[in-house]
Amino acid sequence: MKITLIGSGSWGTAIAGRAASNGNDVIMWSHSEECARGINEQGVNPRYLTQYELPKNVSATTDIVKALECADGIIFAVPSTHLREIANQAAPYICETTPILCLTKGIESTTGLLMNEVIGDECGHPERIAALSGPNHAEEVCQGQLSAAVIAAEDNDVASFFKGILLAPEFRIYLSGDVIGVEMCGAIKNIIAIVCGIASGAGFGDNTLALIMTRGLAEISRLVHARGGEALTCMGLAGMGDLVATCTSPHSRNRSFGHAFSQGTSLEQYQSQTHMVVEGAHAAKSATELAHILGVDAPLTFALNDALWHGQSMQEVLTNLVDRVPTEEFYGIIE
Ligand SMILES: NC(=O)c1ccc[n+]([C@@H]2O[C@H](COP(=O)([O-])OP(=O)(O)OC[C@H]3O[C@@H](n4cnc5c(N)ncnc54)[C@H](O)[C@@H]3O)[C@@H](O)[C@H]2O)c1
Ligand SMILES: O=P(O)(O)OC[C@H](O)CO
Repeated sequence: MKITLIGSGSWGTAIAGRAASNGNDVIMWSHSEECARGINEQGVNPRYLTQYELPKNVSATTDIVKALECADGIIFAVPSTHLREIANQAAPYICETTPILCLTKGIESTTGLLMNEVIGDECGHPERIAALSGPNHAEEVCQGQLSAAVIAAEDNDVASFFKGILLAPEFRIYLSGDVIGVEMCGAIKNIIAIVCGIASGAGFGDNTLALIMTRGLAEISRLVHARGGEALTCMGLAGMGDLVATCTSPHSRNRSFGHAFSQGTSLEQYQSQTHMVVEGAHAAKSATELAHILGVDAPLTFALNDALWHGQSMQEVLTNLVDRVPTEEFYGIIE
């Protein structure tokens, strides 16, 4: 198969390698000449996962038309803030029956659309779009460390197609029909991971981190349920699995950013130092908008949104959170 991978960050690079290791010819589209040249000439992405040698059947280009020529399957792995613009550029060159897989985790601000929905909006035929999510740090997947992911699609044949492209003994892939649940979990867990990073940076202990993760999972479940997903998805790889991996791992950019933020580093400083996306920061804003529209209580999301985007001090945010009176543990999830 010829697989086009749109994006050349850490996750795009690791997944390009995974697909190519299964014998597929992978062409990566990069917005950066430097990345495309490094991949073609050295077989290494010079900016992301720089120690990882890509299989020989991976090439790269900055020409999106060339990248999409004769694609049997297309994978989007660009940051959420660039996804619409890039899907719009790609759309005229994508055949209407070509299956598409979305790796981006986020919610679009102002529209409240999930990432597969943004691609569907631009490229049409949403039934051929799947989403992959789960506890997957690119740094571990590219080393072949045992990992698992879930691929969700309306059409089981589309999910199975991408399972065939990516499956390996060390990369287990489960299927789901709950695209909304899988996408919502992937977006919101990044918010909770930033809050965990802030708490650990501020000196809170393991009990507090467990409290944030558990109440975070309840918050994710309420949002998933209200957006039309299945609360059970929150117990799976995209929910509980990814929440644990992102809230606890030193690989997580969201958690690391939260830690740095608690020490006075701004989002702009962190992103320009690392050249990496902190999806939870953008999701805090878009999920707050969405929660208000859906009428869902999302205190951790609101608190992070206040701290990141409305200049509220960490002390005020914390006081607002602990001033809340604890109520029923599972309100808003099960009717
Ligand atoms: N890194 C992981 O382990 C991982 C795992 C699962 C999902 N994801 C998700 O995958 C998505 C991509 O993340 P990543 O980790 O690959 O990115 P990254 O943080 O490693 O790299 C940033 C990406 O942004 C791209 N970029 C920067 N400016 C751009 C522009 N103007 N136009 C187009 N692209 C631009 C860069 O080329 C690069 O692809 C995110 O939604 C992330 O949440 C990442
Ligand atoms: O490094 P993060 O925090 O963007 O997390 C990466 C993945 O989403 C983990 O599954």
